[in-house]
Amino acid sequence: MDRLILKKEQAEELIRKYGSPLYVYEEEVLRERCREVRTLLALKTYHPQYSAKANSNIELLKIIREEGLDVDAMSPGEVVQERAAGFEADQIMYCSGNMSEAEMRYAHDHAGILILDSLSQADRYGTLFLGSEMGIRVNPGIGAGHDAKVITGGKTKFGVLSEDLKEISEILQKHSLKLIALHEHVGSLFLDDTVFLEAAEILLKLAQQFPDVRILDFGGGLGVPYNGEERLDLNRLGRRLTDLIASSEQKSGRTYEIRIEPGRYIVAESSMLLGTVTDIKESAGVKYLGTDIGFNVLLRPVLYHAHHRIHGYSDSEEQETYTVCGNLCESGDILAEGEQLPCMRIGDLIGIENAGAYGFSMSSDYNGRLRPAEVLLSDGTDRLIRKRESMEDLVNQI
Ligand SMILES: Cc1ncc(COP(=O)(O)O)c(C=O)c1O
Ligand SMILES: N[C@@H](CCCC[NH3+])C(=O)O
Repeated sequence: MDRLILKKEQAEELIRKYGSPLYVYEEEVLRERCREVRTLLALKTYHPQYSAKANSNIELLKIIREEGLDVDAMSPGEVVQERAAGFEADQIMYCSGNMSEAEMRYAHDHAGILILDSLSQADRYGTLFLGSEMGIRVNPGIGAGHDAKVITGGKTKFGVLSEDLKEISEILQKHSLKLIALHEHVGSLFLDDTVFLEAAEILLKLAQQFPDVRILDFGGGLGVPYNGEERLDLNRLGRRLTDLIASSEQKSGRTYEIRIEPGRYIVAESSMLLGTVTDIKESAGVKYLGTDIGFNVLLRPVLYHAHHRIHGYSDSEEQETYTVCGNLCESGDILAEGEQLPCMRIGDLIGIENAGAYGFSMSSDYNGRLRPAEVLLSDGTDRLIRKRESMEDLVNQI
C-alpha cells in the first residue's frame, strides 16, 4: 500500500466510534516505510534514525523502534516520549538549537550523543562537561525544501558554516572535548536528491579535517509526493550515497558510522485526517465548505501554503468547487482553495491524505478547539492511540 486511503464506509465507521476530527494511521504503511529506510544503504556502518518531530505518538514510536530504527530528539520532551516508547538513551541523538545550560545538562544525562548548533554552545558545553565527546551541526551553505520556512542549509539560523568551523579546534583543546560527529540537514521535503548529495559530499570532505570524527549524519528531508509528483527514487539515492561514501573512504582511509534522520518519509503516508462538514455557504461568489479541521488540527496548508489531497465522502455524482476551511477565528484558516469535490452536505466527511507528518505534532488548542484523537489500524482492527483532548485539559492550568 503506497499510502493510506480510507473508503467512505470505513471513514464513517471510525468517526462514529471515535469522533471528529480524527487522525487515522495504518501500521502496514508505517512499517513498510521504516523498512525502506532501514535498507537504503547496504553498509555495515549504516545507522538510520527517525526524526520524531514529524510525529511523536508513543505507539507509533514503538513500531518504529521494533523496525530497528533509532531516533533523534529536539527537546527534553521528545526524549521523554522516546524513552517511554522503549528507546535507550544511547539510541537517541540529541540535536537542537539555542539550547540553555539546563537543556544541555538534560540531554547529556538522558540522551546519547549531543549535536551542538554553534561554537558558543560548544564552548559552554565544554565548560559543563570537560573532556566529553560531542558533535557539531554543520551548515553546508546549500539547502533544499518545499518552502523557504523549512530550508535549513544556507543563510539560516542553523549550524556552523564550514568556514567558521576552523575555530572549533581551539574550543576542543580548551575543554579537552572530542569532536566525534558531524551533522547536517539541508531542509525538509526534497524529491530530487541533488542538493542532499552535494551536501553529503561537503560533509565527507570536511570530516577529513577532524581526526576524531567517526559519525556522519546527513540529516533528513526525504520527501513524499503530496499531489501526484514523481516519487523520490530511493534506490538511486542509496546507490549514489553509497558511491560517495565509498570513494571518500577509499581516499581518506577512514570509515564512518553513517546516519540519516528522515521524519516525513516514515510517517506522512501512513495517515489520513478525517473531519466533518459543519456548514456550507456562498459568499461573494465563493462556496465555502466549513469543516471542523481548523489550522489547530492541520497547520501545514496555512503555514506553508501546502496542499494535501482532499477526499469528499459524499454520495453525490455532481462536482462542486469549494474553498475548504476550518472553524477558527482567522480569514487565513483555509485548507484549500478551488478544490473540486463531489457535492457535499452538512454532516458528510472529508479525508485528508498524507497527514501523518507534521500533522498532530504541530496541532494546538487555539480558540479552545480540542486537539484530535489518533487511531491505529493494524490487520483490519482499530485502536485508540491517543485520546482526544478534553474540556478538563483546557481548564486544568495549574
Ligand atoms: C535537524 C532535523 N533533522 C531531521 C528533520 C526531519 O526532516 P524530514 O521530516 O523532512 O525528514 C528535520 C526537519 O526538517 C530537522 O530539522
Ligand atoms: N514542519 C515542516 C517540516 C519540518 C521542519 C522541521 N525542520 C512541514 O510540515 O513541512
